[in-house]
Amino acid sequence: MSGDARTTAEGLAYLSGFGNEHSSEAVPGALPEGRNAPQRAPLGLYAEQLSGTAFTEPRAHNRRSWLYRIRPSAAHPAFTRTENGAIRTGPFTETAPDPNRLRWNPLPAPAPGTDFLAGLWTLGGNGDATQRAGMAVHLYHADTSMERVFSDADGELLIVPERGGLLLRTELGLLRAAPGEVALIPRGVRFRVELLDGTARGYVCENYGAPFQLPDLGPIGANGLANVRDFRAPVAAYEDVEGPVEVVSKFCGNLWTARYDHSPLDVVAWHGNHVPYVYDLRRFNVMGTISYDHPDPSIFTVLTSPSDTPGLAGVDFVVFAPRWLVGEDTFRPPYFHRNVMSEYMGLIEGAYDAKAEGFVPGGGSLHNMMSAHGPDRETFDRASAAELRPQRVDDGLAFMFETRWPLTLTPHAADADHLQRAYDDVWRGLQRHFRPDPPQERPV
Ligand SMILES: O=C(O)Cc1cc(O)ccc1O
Ligand SMILES: [Fe+2]
Repeated sequence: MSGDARTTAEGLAYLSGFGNEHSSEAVPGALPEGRNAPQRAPLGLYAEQLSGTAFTEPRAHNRRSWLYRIRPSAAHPAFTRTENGAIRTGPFTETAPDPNRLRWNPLPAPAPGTDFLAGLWTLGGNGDATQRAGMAVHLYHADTSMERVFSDADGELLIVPERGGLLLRTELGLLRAAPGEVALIPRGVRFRVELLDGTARGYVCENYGAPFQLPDLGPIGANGLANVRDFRAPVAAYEDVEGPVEVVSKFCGNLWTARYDHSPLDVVAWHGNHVPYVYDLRRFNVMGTISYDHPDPSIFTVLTSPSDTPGLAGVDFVVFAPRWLVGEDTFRPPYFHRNVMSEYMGLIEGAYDAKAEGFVPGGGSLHNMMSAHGPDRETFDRASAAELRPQRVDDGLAFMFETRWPLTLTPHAADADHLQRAYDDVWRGLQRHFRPDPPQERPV
């Protein structure tokens, strides 16, 4: 399918589709025909399989890729422990899970020389990476391109840039992700993050559980939400570099480093479905009411990591993309609610329709299981009085990582200077409007 590659306006070629079998070769003839592991792979390459699911998982969920590379991944020296920086991993046990509504301002500027990996700052998470269940929420703020190469054995990484474009040099090729786009790096795939705009800031969902997949569409039909063909996978591109390269691996919560004598981004051809993607959130085909009531935000699910219980996600990635609101006799912003699921929300640009102020790009909020939240007072007052004309909501791009388990904070997130300590006040002053009409008779 390398013939399917499209070259986009930004000059990178991509393959189209999510979860399908892609294939690509950077040098003609590098990809074996008709088998995965010929006695001698073409062009003197080594054949290597990288699996993202157990060999025996159902075909519909099975993920693996075959890589044809200059050296096998096995050719490396021992890894030794290195500093974890501000990265933490489930199980999260250092703070008591907090039932309060919490909100943060953006991360402060990084120290000069901070690359994407050093700039990762874990807010919290749930589950246990060694059990391949749960997730972590990280933020990043970096001002320097990575020279080292990173891979995460603990989970896949959904990167949500908020400021600054990223060039992701992965084992399977190059992806560009600007604010408004998201990148998905599968478990174990090595990559390097280069900054296209000097500095970069954003969010990362590290998913320890089943790989993200597109949600079923049920009665919606065969199309809609995130359309399959809008996911872009890279075409093969390799580094033929002999010389020292630092490779960092995250394994069961710790970072380990090794000094390779070559670049491990040396894959000349590949095929499979365990591949990275980039997706433009503005392509999301938003569904909503054309009659009344505010639909539950599950209608905005881009990707879901299913659990063993149907319908109960380890984590859903949800986007609040530009859309029209037309609901009749309807309170149109998000309703007041208490959810069994836990919600971390971030803002990529603009504003979010449930919050008049204080929820800012690069910041985030956490509404853990059963915490009571919804529109702030100003939004409630405004939306209750608004004239219900068709209204376009296009002044912001927000997202949510919604997960089945409450998130426990890291100590540095719980104590952060940029934690908004007066967040509860946004719901202060919600007036009582109860006017029994006609006034209730007092029983005599
Ligand atoms: O703002 C939130 O809390 C997220 C959210 C959005 C929505 O449209 C309905 C419910 C919900 O939790
Ligand atoms: Fe919510």
